[in-house]
Amino acid sequence: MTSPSSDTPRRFGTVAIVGRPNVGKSTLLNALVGAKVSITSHKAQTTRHRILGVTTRGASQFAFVDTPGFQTQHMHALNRAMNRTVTGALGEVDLVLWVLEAGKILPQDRTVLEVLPDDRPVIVVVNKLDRITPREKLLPWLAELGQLRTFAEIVPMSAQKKADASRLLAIMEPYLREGEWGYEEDALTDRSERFLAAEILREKLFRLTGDELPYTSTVVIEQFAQEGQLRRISAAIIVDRDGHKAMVIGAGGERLKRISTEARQDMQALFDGPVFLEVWVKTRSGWADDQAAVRAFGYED
Ligand SMILES: Nc1nc2c(ncn2[C@@H]2O[C@H](COP(=O)(O)OP(=O)(O)OP(=O)(O)O)[C@@H](O)[C@H]2O)c(=O)[nH]1
Repeated sequence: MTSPSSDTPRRFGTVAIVGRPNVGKSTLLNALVGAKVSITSHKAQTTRHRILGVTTRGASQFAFVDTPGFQTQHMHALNRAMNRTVTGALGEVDLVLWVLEAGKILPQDRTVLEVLPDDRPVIVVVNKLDRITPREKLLPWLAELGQLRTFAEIVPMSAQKKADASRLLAIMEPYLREGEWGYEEDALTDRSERFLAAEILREKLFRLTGDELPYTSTVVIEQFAQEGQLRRISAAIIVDRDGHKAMVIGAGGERLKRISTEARQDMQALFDGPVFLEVWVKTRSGWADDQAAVRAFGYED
C-alpha cells in the first residue's frame, strides 16, 4: 500500500471569509482551523484585523483571511479603514467563502454580494442551519439564493459543528491550486503572541460588558516580555469616555478583575505557559474619528 502523501500532489490556496457582521465568520474560521485564532462574541463588529488562520489536511493546505464585517451604517475613519481591508483581501485570494445566516438575505448581505469577485470561485456558506427546523423549510430560500449569481457551491451548515467544518474543507479542496504549501505543516496563524493576547483580552472585554460598551473601545498591548517560561504582559483598554471607564472597571473593580482573570486563563492555555497580566483602563475621547489614531492603534495594514 502506498501512503497517500507520496502520490497525492500538494495543494495550496488562500481563502477569504466574507459576510456582514454577526453571521459567524470568526466562529467558522476557528472551526476550520481547529484552534482559537480569531475572537467571537455576541457583539457585532468585533473583528477589525485581517487574521490569517492556516489549516493543513492531508496534502492540502488552506490559508484563511478573516475580513471585517461590512460597515454600511457608520462611515467614520475607522470604518473606511475596515472597508479598504475587505477590498484588499478579496483581490488576493483563490477562493471566497461568503457567509450568510440560513433563511436571511439582508440589505447588508446584498452589499457584500455586490463586491464578490466575478473571476474566482465563491462558495456560499449558509450558516446557523441548526436554527432552522425542519430543514425542508429552507429549500425555497436556497432556490432563491441560487438565482442571485453563479456560485461554485452552496453549503448549508453550522459553524459550531466540527463535522460540518470538516465537510466544508473537503468541499473546498478541489478549488486549491496544485503547488507547494505556503506555511509549515503545523502552522496555525502567522499572528504574533502579542496580537493574539490583544484579541483574547478584547474578546473578554466585549463578552463581559455586553452591549453597553461601544465597539470603538479597544485594547493595546503596551508591554509583552518573555522571562523564561513566563510571559509578562501589560495591556491598556482604551475607551471613549470616563463613563465607559467606570463601566469596564465595575463596582469595586469586580468586572475588570474578571476580564483580566479570564483573559489570563485563555492566554495561558494558548501559550502553554504562565502569564502575568496587568490591565489598565484609559480614556481617549473621539479616537475612532481620528485617522492618525486609527493608524497608531494598528487598524491599517
Ligand atoms: N446557532 C448558531 N449560532 C452561531 C453559529 N455560528 C456562529 N454563531 C453565533 O453567531 C454570533 C456571531 O458569530 P461571530 O463568529 O462572532 O460572527 P462574525 O461574522 O465573525 O461577526 P463580526 O466579527 O461582527 O463580523 C455568535 O454569538 C456565535 O456564537 C451557528 O452555526 N449556529
